[in-house]
Parts: sequence; C-alpha cells; structure tokens
Amino acid sequence: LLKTCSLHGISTFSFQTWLSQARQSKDYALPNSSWSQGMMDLYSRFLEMCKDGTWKRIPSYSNSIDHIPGKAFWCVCKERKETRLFPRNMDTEGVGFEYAMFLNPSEKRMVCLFQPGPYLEGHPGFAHGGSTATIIDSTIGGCAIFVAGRVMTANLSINYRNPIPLGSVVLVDSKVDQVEGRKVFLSCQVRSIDGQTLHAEATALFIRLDSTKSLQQQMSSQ
Ligand SMILES: CCCCC/C=C\C/C=C\C/C=C\C/C=C\CCCC(=O)SCCNC(=O)CCNC(=O)[C@H](O)C(C)(C)COP(=O)(O)OP(=O)(O)OC[C@H]1O[C@@H](n2cnc3c(N)ncnc32)[C@H](O)[C@@H]1OP(=O)(O)O
Repeated sequence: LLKTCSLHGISTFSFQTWLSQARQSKDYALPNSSWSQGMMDLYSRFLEMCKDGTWKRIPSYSNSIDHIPGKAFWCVCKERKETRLFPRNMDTEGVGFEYAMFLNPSEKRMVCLFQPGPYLEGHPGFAHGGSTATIIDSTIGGCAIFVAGRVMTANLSINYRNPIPLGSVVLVDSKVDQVEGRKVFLSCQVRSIDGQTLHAEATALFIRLDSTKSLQQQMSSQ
C-alpha cells in the first residue's frame, strides 16, 4: 500500500504513522456476526490467497480520509467527524452494505465480497440498483485509486442482468483495462459465488486529478 501510494506522491508520511492513525479507526471490512456462511467462506478463501502476497486485504473505515496515508496533511479534520463514506453510513451490522475488498496489484484487479442487507431493498426481496451501482463504483474506484492515485468517476455504465437477492453474497470483480494519460478505463462483473449467475456488468472511466494540487484544493475549486 505504501509503495503504491508513494508511487503516486500521495504521502511523504511514514507507513508506521499511517498505520497508527488507521488503527485508531474501526475497520469495517472484518467479519461480524451478520456475515453469512457463504460470506465467511469466501472471505477465508481470499485471506488464504493473501498469505503469499498475491492478494492484499483492504481495510475499510467509515470516513474516506482514514484511508489516506498522512490524512492530516489535507487538514480536513474538523469536517471529517461529521461525514461518512456512503457505503459505511449505517451503524447496525448487516442491514446495509456488508463488504470486504481484496486487491491484486499485479493484475490491477480489485474484488469485493458484497452481502446486501434488508435496508438496500429495491424490488421486494432484491437489492436496489443504486446500491449495486454504489458497490460497483466503490470497488472500481478503489481499484483506480490504487493503480492511478487520486481519481474521480467521470463515467459509469452498468448493465443489470439478474437481480441480486437481499442477504445473498456476490463477488464484484473489477480490473483496470487501460490507462491513457489521465484517463483510467476499468471494467467489472458482479457474479454469484458459484460464478453461474451474472448479476451485472459495468465499464467505467475515471479521471486522474491534477497531482500538483492537494485533494482538498481540487475539491474546493469545483
Ligand atoms: C471517496 C474516496 C475514498 C478514498 C478511499 C481510498 C481507498 C479505499 C479503498 C477502497 C474503496 C473505497 C472508496 C471508493 C472510492 C471511490 C468511489 C467514489 C467515487 C465517486 O463517487 S466520485 C463522485 C462522482 N463523480 C464526480 O462528481 C465527478 C464530477 N466531474 C468532475 O469533477 C470532472 O469532470 C472530472 C474531475 C471527472 C474531470 O474534469 P477535469 O477538468 O479534471 O478534466 P477534463 O474535463 O479536462 O477531462 C479530461 C479528459 O477526460 C475526458 N472526459 C472527462 N469526463 C468524461 C466523461 N464523462 N466521458 C468521457 N470522457 C470524459 C475529457 O474529454 C478529457 O479528454 P481529452 O484530454 O482527451 O480531451
């Protein structure tokens, strides 16, 4: 993680500093009692693949700033307590977005194990398409961030193929297809655990933000 971030000039802070800051925040990507057996099995499978370094488990905090090494650098500490990363906006376990991400840096690939809870309902019994879009955007976005640094979604195109039952577990599998200057093109598939059902597929364009400006400067100038 440090190597990736350093490559993009995100941080001059030490990995230890970032780790100690991150440790103060709750990591929501760890198993909790709402996770189904299917979610636990898939999580264990990916954790196993982390042992040789091929995959990396990505921690997840309720505030986006906590993901950034040297977060204090952006001096947004006052506002940060009042905001939450959208998919981490619920306090009760299991009712909303339950998910954990794993990164494969050499394949430029990010997967997300996703268990949609009952508060994400659209059609009765099924996940709202907006929640599917959110988890796709977050997974693809996480992938783009780790590959290209600071980016924003410019375009996200989704084909919904089969509805996702609430409480089921799906695998959101994204990868970077191409980088052209500031443009990062990615694609994604959402499948059932057994791979037999394609729930959704997506393509996305992310634009790398001007690296000479801080994230905060770019946000405030728009
Ligand atoms: C949330 C951060 C969390 C950080 C956590 C980090 C790690 C955690 C790990 C796990 C994941 C956790 C979180 C997931 C992360 C993110 C998910 C959320 C992401 C979002 O939810 S994000 C909100 C929605 N997003 C917006 O709110 C963007 C609004 N927008 C703009 O802010 C500008 O629009 C911008 C900046 C996109 C570009 O503006 P700009 O001025 O920098 O660049 P410009 O316009 O010059 O475009 C340069 C070249 O791209 C082409 N181009 C531009 N747009 C295009 C389009 N739509 N289609 C086709 N081509 C396009 C141009 O045509 C030109 O091409 P050319 O150079 O060839 O002429």
